[in-house]
Amino acid sequence: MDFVHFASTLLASPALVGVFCAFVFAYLHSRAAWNTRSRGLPLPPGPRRLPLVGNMFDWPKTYHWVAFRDMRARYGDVLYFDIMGRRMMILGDPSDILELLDKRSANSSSRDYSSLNSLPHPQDRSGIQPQRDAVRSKVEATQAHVLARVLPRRCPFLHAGAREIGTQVPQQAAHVAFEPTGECALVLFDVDVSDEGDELIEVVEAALEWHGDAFTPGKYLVEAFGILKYIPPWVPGATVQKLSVHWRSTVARLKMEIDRLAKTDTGGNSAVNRMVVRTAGSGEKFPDNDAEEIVRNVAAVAIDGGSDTMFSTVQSLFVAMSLYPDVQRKAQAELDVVVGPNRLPNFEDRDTLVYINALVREALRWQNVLPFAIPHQTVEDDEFHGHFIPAGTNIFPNVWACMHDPAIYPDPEVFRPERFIRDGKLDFSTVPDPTRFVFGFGRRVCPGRYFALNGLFINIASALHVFDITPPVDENGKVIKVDPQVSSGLLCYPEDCRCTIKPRSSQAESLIREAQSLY
Ligand code: HEM
Repeated sequence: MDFVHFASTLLASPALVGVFCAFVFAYLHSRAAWNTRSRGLPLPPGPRRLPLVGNMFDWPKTYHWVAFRDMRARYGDVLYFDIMGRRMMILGDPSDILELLDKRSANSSSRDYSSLNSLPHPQDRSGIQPQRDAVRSKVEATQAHVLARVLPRRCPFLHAGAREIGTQVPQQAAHVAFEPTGECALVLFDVDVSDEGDELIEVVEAALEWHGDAFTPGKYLVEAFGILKYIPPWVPGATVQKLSVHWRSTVARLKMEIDRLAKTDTGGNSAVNRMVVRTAGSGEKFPDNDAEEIVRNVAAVAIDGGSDTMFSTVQSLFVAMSLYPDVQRKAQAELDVVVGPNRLPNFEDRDTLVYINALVREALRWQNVLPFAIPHQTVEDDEFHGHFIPAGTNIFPNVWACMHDPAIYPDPEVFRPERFIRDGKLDFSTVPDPTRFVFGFGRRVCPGRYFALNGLFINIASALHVFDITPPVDENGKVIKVDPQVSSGLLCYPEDCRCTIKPRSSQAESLIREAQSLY
């Protein structure tokens, strides 16, 4: 059918003319509305978009942070993708990240509330809730305050190490193996979940899996066509609906587990009270009627956000120690002088242990647990470097690219705590403190960051004080070469954290055994 024939057929039917005009009007109206909103500014640069699916085929499948870093050479520091209507902006430059996510935090602190995220009722999960009131609620503020003050009383690595090593002191531990969620519960509640089965461990793992899926754009069609979420799970091919049943029960079970844990009564002195008393640091009961709610929130936040992040970092540190023996020797030399052979390190040693503090920073920089933090979402239209940023754009700060930029951190792949030390002191005047980036930004900054820094300090200092960490060996005693590679995903873990762990001396062995009875 040629155009003249098509036009005469169309004009012959008033209904078709009406539909056609409606389409043209809707198109022109949306173009005009877009031009008014964007004030004629272009979107940031990025690969060319296809109709409907947009950049679905351009989105990297794995190790996104490396792929996006490499794309900077072609498109510049700010990249834009549209995946089936989900808008994504990737920032690779530290000052851009701080400008948009810190300074403009009022507009950039929401979370993606796509059809996928809404499936398991995320209103129960603070980490991915969209932006609420400008000021965080009382409970949330208290939660951050409590987490900032709580010092981990236990040292899970020592505890796990002592459990394994204390009994028969094996020559070699195959890898750094223990259960992060369980250890986290032990630190916070004094409840040994391994005594009660691993319900909590299982639900936390399932919840983390869902986090990974929810932030992988383009994985499920439901993101583009929200209406698909109403398809019943029994329809063949309705994968995401089946998964959503599982996610929903996971979220409900996690809540129940945390409630149970927070209410566990251990010998007349309930875990709730002990935690409140301990975190308030006063020996008095929390004077607030909301105490139980606060503790439950802190518990949920800590178990959900804290277990894997901290332990992935410590595992990376073990890998680094086996690969960089000189660094380990320097750390141990400092511990020998400051702490001495007759006791374990404590928080009073913290200011004096400069090298250990630098080592914690370097562990956080070297391998990033959350290479993109957790993506933020904008609430209102914005303009950035002459580009239009529509409301609802998901911002991915490429934290990994910043932490591995050779112009900022020379030889970024090398584990070198000295980069943060000058004249015997921690010094961030020439290289930025990684904690400014790895814990996220603006109103979404990690509420557990002080807890995490305390926990990392005491675990790393204690482990290095009593253990020698060397590369793993095979059954013939030949050294196995470990590649310091991390997994790909929202949360990253070292892929191979095998190493050989031995007590440093007979005195160290006694300290390990003492720690076992202490913790
Ligand atoms: C090495 C340790 C840790 C690292 C690297 C880390 C990093 C992060 C990052 C990058 C974010 C996202 C921030 C953003 O969106 O801008 C985050 C959020 C969060 N973190 Fe951590 N974190 C760690 C430990 C912890 C601990 C120990 C807890 C709790 C005890 C915790 C609780 C949370 C929570 C609840 C959120 C969500 C905050 C929100 O969306 O409002 N994290 N963390």
